[in-house]
Order: sequence, then C-alpha cells, then structure tokens
Amino acid sequence: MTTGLHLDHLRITLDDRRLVDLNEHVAPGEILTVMGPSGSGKSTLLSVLIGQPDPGFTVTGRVALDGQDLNGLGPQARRIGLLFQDDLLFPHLSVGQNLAFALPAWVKGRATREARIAAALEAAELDGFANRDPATLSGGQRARVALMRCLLSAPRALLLDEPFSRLDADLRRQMRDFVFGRIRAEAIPAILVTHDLEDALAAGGKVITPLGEVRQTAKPA
Ligand SMILES: Nc1ncnc2c1ncn2[C@@H]1O[C@H](COP(=O)(O)OP(=O)(O)OP(=O)(O)O)[C@@H](O)[C@H]1O
Repeated sequence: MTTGLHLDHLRITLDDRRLVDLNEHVAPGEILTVMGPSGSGKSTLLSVLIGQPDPGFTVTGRVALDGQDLNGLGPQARRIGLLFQDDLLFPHLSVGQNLAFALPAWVKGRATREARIAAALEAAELDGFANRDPATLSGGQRARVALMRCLLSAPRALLLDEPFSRLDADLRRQMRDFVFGRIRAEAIPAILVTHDLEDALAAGGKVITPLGEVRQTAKPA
C-alpha cells in the first residue's frame, strides 16, 4: 500500500476555465503548500478534497489516501481534518468538552478518553485548561486548542486553509512551528493553502500553484 495523499491527474474546471490541475503525492508528515492569487482555485481544491464541492465544478482524476480511492466517499468517511482561520470552538462547552467532542466514538472507555484529552492539552502546553471557558483564552491558546481538537479526531490527512492569517507576527511564528511540528510528529500528510510566503517557506515542502506550477521545491529533510 502507498501511504500518504495522492492527487492523480486531479483537474477541476468551472465552465471552460481550468482552475486546478495537479499530479502530486504528499507523504506522511510532509506539507505541500498551494499558493495563488485570490480566485485562483485554492478553496475549490480543498472543497473537492473534503468531498463537498459545489455542483458547478467539473472534477476529473483521482484522489487516494493511504491507497484508498476517495472518489465517491462522503466527507465523514474520508477522515480528512480541516483547520482554518476561524477556530469555531463551541462557546458553551469548556476546553475539555470541546476536545472530547472531537474524539471518535471508537475510542472507548472514560479513562482512555480522558487520558487522550489530557495528553492533547499537555502537547499544546495547556495543562490544567480543561475546565476553562474558551472565551477566557488568548488567541494563541484558542488556536492551539483548535489544532488539538482537529488532531484528536484522528484525521488521515490535514488541510490547512490560511490557518494563521488572524494572528499577529510573533504568534504566527509560534503557531506555525507548533502546527508544522505536530504534523511531522504525527506523520500526517498535509496541504497548506496560504497567501503568505513565510508560511510557505516555513512549511518546508514543495510550493505550487493550483495549476501545478512549482514555485519552490521541497527542502531536503
Ligand atoms: N460556488 C461557486 N459557484 C461558482 N463559482 C464559484 C463558486 N465558488 C467559487 N467560485 C469561483 O471559482 C474561482 C475559484 O474560487 P476559490 O474560492 O477557489 O479561489 P481562492 O483561490 O480560494 O481565492 P481566495 O484566496 O480569495 O480565497 C473564482 O473565480 C470564484 O469566483
């Protein structure tokens, strides 16, 4: 079985306009960055990967994850995580409850579930935050909770849609290191969509446009 995410001659067109044309393999722990101007098709690509494209788009080619063909699979069955700039933590739930909500039902047993949540909080340097109201967290703390919530759902691949764009410069650097570090540590294939060249270079992987033009080759590991 070939691990990672395969975009096999994936083409997306809108009327007669070719928006996406990609033939790429993203290995576990690798981050492929897609950069391009507004309207170039970045969000459209992500909508196709999560299995929720607008019906106006024509999609051809194949997407496979860990050897499994995703064409025809619904969004839930794909098990692809999506992280974007609005963290959308549930305001009426505590930090711990927000994390618990993401844990798949197949993680059984109260002690096991609590241990997973405690480990996630520790990894995000948020020990002792389980009972906090999300409204009382700083922007960086909320962003870390949002990432851990996404990872707790055990995604097989992660899509990052401008995840740092609301953070100021210092926090942006910190979050970038944290998010990219977790992706490598958990060996998840990831696609980052960004307008920011610094984000793209920090990701360390290949940088391409939605039409597959290479802007930067991957840094040697
Ligand atoms: N539901 C839709 N129906 C018709 N056209 C759409 C739809 N969604 C997006 N488009 C068009 O498809 C093209 C690609 O849009 P998309 O949102 O993928 O761009 P983007 O690169 O993500 O832009 P941005 O950086 O501004 O988010 C644009 O021309 C847009 O107007």
